Amino acid sequence: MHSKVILASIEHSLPLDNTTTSQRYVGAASLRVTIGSPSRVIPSSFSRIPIFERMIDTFSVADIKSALPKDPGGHEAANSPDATDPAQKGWVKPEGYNYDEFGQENARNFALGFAHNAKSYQFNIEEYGDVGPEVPELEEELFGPPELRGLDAMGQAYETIEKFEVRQRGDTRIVPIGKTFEDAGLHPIMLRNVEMAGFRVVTPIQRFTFAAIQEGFDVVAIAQTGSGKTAAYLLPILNKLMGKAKKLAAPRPNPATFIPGVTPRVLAEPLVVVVCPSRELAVQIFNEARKFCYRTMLRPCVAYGGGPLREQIDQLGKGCDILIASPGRLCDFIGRHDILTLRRLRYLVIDEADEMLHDDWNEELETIMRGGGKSSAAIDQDEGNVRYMLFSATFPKALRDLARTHLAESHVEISVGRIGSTHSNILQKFIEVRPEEKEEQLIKAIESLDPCRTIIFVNSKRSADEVDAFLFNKGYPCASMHADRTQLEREAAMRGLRSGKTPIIIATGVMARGIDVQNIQHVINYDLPSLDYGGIEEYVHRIGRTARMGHRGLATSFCTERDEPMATRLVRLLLENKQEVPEFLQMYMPEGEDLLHLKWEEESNPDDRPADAQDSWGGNGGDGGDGGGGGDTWGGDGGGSWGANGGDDAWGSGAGHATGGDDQKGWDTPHTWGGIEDCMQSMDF
Ligand SMILES: Nc1ncnc2c1ncn2[C@@H]1O[C@H](COP(=O)(O)OP(=O)(O)OP(=O)(O)O)[C@@H](O)[C@H]1O
Repeated sequence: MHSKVILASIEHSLPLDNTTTSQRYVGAASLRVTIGSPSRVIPSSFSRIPIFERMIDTFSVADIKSALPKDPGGHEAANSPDATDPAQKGWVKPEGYNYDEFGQENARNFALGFAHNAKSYQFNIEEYGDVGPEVPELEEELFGPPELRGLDAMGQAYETIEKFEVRQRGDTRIVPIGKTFEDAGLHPIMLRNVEMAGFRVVTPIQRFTFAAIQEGFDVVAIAQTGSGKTAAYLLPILNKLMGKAKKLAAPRPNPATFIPGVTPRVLAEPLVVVVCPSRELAVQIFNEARKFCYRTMLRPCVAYGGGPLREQIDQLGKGCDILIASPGRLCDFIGRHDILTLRRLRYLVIDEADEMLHDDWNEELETIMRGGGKSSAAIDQDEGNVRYMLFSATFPKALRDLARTHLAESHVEISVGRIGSTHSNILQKFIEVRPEEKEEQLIKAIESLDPCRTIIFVNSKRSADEVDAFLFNKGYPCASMHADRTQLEREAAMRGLRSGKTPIIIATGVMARGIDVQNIQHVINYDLPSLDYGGIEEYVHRIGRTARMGHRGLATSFCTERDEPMATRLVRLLLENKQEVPEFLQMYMPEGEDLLHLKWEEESNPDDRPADAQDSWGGNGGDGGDGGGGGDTWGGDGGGSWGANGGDDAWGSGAGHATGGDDQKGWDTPHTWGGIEDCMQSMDF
């Protein structure tokens, strides 16, 4: 029985225990509603937000349609503007989850559904050297059908990513590789894998990290969301290991003669460990690694919480060269000396490094950096053998300083554009709402675009369930994702998003970072992150789920009075990307001369800016960068409420960058936007 409930109607009957909402759904049989006829109370004189209406009129919706299955629920009246039923507007029919199936007690029945069991390449190691033969079936699973490979890999607005200036800090100046993968000196098999993945051009961050990793440096790399950071570490690292796997890797059973349950397991001794803050991200990086390891001897594995321990141990026991892991499960395995050792480790990558360096992860990170050994200084092996890599799109300075304590003195720091910046391919739209108006505005926001993959962010698990139930009962194909969901539910939700079966996901911060799903056209901040919890960095990561790798997308955020502390920073991001500042945020705009001479901090957080504004950054290509220039800062956060004149923003007034100018040193303005109209015209929906 597939079902969800109208949450409003059960609010008073929710049990006061700590069972998850999904469990409550199972028990609340009497409150279930029929999926086929969701009750819907949208006024017929439904008014759209004019800006979106124009967007729909102006842009082709072919891409959006392609996000969804061919037959959107079999409704012929798809996309009818007057329809009030989402299915008539082209959304696929909603399907409820059978929560009984997803219950952990039945999890083993669905074991094959767990991502850690996904097939990796393996071959008879007695018959072949470092490279094995083609396996067409697996090739298709990993890279898709040949005729579709590379289609849509880069969006029409890729030039935006290209135009940011790359800056580096460190004693050694890295000379980037060229723009093609042939310039990267890749092993022929790796090059072939990259081609099959559809990659044609090396992105700016990749150009620098390829060179830095090839030369053997520890690296801190910071670049905008969706700019290819995963491949920026995976490819050069794997390439370095190609040809050396036989020498460096631990012995493992021959896959050709392996008999499950009979062949003894080996101790996993990975050469590479990638740590990242969420299970979904671990799975995603694992899938990327499976592609690049195709036909190589390098065997990737993934370990993350929520999945059956035994199965992950079995996978590790077949041998593991590249381990991608969430921190909790990794520490668990590090503690079990018969399962995992880091003594062969050569590369430790911390993805979303600023998140990982937060206090919440202190203990785990310490254990990981120690590698389970007794010394707190280094991994359980000869010092100097391990190269450390830290990657993120945001990286507050305090955390970068902390990060440096883990790296070799000779490390290089590479940043593309301003640290913590976003890019103009995301159209950012803010709507002032009262809390009680959010549901109505949500429908408007969703319907402002034709059906497309959409992520709706909320700030609590309970809100995620409520919004999920609200939309589902309005007939939208949605699912929710948060920490209380079982792992199978989480993986099913991700699959539903990728396949287009449930193109709307309501999520807490678990999906804010790193998640890469093609064609997410719309991110909605139903709740904005608060300044104290996630802040502007979380906002940048959330909206970065759309407009990836040169595609364009829309980010709609609801602002209530409670979000006022974020206002100054949000306005700053809008201005930086030459986007319209809505009326209700105008009071946070700089005025007069300040507006003419805007200046942005180097750091994602203005409070991080050094008092003297001097540093050792060097611009790419020898122009020396601008180092942040004069001493003006973006100010504190007003302190007033919406509608009052904050008036105390300390906007920069020094010799900074002119709005709309395109010749700033250290800053790059790829387009001269003429305001929101131009921005809309350029969206390639
Ligand atoms: N050179 C390339 N050409 C085409 N596509 C690429 C290239 N490099 C990476 N990609 C693809 O671009 C997408 C975004 O890459 P990735 O997820 O690594 O971004 P990211 O910078 O890590 O983003 P985030 O900051 O959100 O984690 C992925 O689908 C990836 O496979």
